[in-house]
Amino acid sequence: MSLYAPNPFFVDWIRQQYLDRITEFVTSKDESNHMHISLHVGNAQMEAATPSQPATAPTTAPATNGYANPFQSVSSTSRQSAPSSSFPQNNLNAKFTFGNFVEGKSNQLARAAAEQVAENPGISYNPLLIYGGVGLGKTHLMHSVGNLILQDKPDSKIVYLHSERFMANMVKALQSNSMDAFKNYYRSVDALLIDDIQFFANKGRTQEEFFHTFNNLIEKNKQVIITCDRYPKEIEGLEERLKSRFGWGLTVAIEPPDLETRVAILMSKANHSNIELPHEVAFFIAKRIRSNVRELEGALKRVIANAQFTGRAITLDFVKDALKDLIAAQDKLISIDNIQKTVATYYKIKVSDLLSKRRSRSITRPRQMAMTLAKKLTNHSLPEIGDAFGGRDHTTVLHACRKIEELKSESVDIEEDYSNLLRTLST
Ligand SMILES: Nc1ncnc2c1ncn2[C@@H]1O[C@H](COP(=O)(O)OP(=O)(O)OP(=O)(O)O)[C@@H](O)[C@H]1O
Repeated sequence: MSLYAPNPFFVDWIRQQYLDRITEFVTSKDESNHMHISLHVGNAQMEAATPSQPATAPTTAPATNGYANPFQSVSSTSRQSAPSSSFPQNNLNAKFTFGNFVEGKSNQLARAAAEQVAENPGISYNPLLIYGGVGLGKTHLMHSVGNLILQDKPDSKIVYLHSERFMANMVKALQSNSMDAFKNYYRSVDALLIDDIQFFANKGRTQEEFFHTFNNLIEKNKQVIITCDRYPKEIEGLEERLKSRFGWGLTVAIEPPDLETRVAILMSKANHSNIELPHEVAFFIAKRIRSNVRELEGALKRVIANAQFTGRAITLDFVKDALKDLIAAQDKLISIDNIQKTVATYYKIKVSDLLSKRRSRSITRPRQMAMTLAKKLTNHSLPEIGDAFGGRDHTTVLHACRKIEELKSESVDIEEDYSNLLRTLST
């Protein structure tokens, strides 16, 4: 049996995603006969009449209510009247919702903005840009928006994709002369959710294409949501015109969660897995695993798996043992040493300057910043931190922490330095 699709994308896509299922389905109708199905570019009637004519839309193409993705990276509703109910596949992860996103100081703004966008897509903030280090919930929030829009308006065409996928699809389209289909597809959506935009850096052609898609969607009041692992203006190799357009809507940061939020996330995840997690255990894990939520989740999964495997109760001692290598790795990662090196590199000074007695502003500020970060990110006491900074007194460390706190609220530069360093050290 021959099936026809309008272009090589469809052929590839159907071969990879559906051919087995189609074969199985057709064979199940006539079990005596294993049907061989071949896929071609073209159209059945045309093929029969004049095989050499250019392909047009096939009569046998899947019914897709107009937005099947020939580029294999779609997200949209699954409400299809197509041969297969999962046509096209839905890239929105239904598990990522606002309901299971734990709110804390570090993500409050991003979450509120995302909720606003989900309630008024294309109207409130367009584009919405969420940035922050890895594993902090950007993708989760993005999917939550998509899922909520779909819940309210199931017919909406939502496309979620990673920016590398956008690029790969564009390259495929270029290779097979299908740029029109590519453009039409991405410009026909109600919301485009595009993850990790930093991957566009130095990809001129992709940026060009995205630029036009972006403009087209924004002009039509279609929602665009973008995530990025850093403040977009910091991305080298990203065109200025894109950077400036990203700022048209709202740009919000997600910071690493504070201790209380980490505990709340653990409790919530454990609760969803029907696991009773003693509070002191959640507190212990949250205190030791600080880098990001993905790591936190990983640690909890490991604890749960170990407990189920060994049949032991989740006590503090059990968890200390189950996570000992992870904790050792974390401790190594955020050592005072590491903080000093990172801060020195950031401010382009030497580590020895941080430890020295020099008191010029260009050294004092970075030193205070490094002390503050050491207090925040390690378990060391004030005297231990003072010691590590050339044998200073604990009151100096305390003063440094207060000073930076004060400066952060007065100076955007200091606030930005602090956030940048925190992000670098926490990821
Ligand atoms: N506030 C939160 N509440 C509940 N779960 C969270 C929260 N933040 C992150 N997570 C979970 O942590 C994991 C990582 O989150 P996510 O993939 O959204 O991170 P990300 O910021 O997009 O990272 P990356 O930059 O690596 O793509 C996911 O399983 C997500 O559900």
